[in-house]
Amino acid sequence: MARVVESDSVSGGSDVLLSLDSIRESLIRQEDTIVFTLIERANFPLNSPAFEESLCLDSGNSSSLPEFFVREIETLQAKIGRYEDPEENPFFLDNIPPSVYPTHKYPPVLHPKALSVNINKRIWDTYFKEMLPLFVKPGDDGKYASTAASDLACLQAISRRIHFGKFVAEVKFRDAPQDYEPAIRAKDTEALMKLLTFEKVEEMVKKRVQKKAETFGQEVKCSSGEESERKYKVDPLLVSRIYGEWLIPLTKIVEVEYLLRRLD
Ligand SMILES: C=C(O[C@@H]1C=C(C(=O)O)C=C[C@H]1O)C(=O)O
Repeated sequence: MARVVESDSVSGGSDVLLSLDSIRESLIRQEDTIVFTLIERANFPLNSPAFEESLCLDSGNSSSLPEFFVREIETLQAKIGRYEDPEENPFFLDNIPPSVYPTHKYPPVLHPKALSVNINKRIWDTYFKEMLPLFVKPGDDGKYASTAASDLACLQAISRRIHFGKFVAEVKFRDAPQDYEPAIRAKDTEALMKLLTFEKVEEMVKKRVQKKAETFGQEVKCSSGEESERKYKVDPLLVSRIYGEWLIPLTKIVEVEYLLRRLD
């Protein structure tokens, strides 16, 4: 019988069993979400006026459409407790109201300083300036509202993955405090980067996301005899490149940032 993986969360259950294997399983499950959100975003062209032009949208404040949209959605999501979850990190920290809904009590898995590790500003700039122009077609179809909803899905999935580095770092630290503590005390980021890096795992991640993009993004044909050149909704090599150039390096930056605060 097929095994159904129910959740990609590692911090929600009452009995949190944190291991590098469970964290990696979660990152593998998150790949599905990321690949699907990129495929969905590729339905629309770049639509750059939406994020390049700022308008007076919000009681005198000027912002781009995605900024306005993400701010508003984050406010709403915060009110039902999204950011009580240590796996979620807002893009607009100044904007986060407390939850009005009785929220789940997340067991404290991470060091309290984890809250101060947030690289979403960098993720935002990288997404709009570097990643997006790579995997969507140039052009403007005017569907800015749907495009902004698609950008939000990509940004949240990518941000969650990258900030998962906090959990990865916590497990690696607990597994070998004797190796990490001297480097943390010496604030030796290079040594920390070396300790936490597993090149073989990274190579596997890049190969696997390429395969997922081939599988999820292929044109599906029903009748036989239609074997022609395979077409993909997003170039699978680009998905692998997005992981190799941005998602993995930024995850490792989060890991280092978290570790530097781990003994505070
Ligand atoms: C996430 C991990 O840490 C590092 C980052 C990786 C990634 O972002 O996929 C993979 C391997 C490590 O170099 C891990 O060890 O699983």
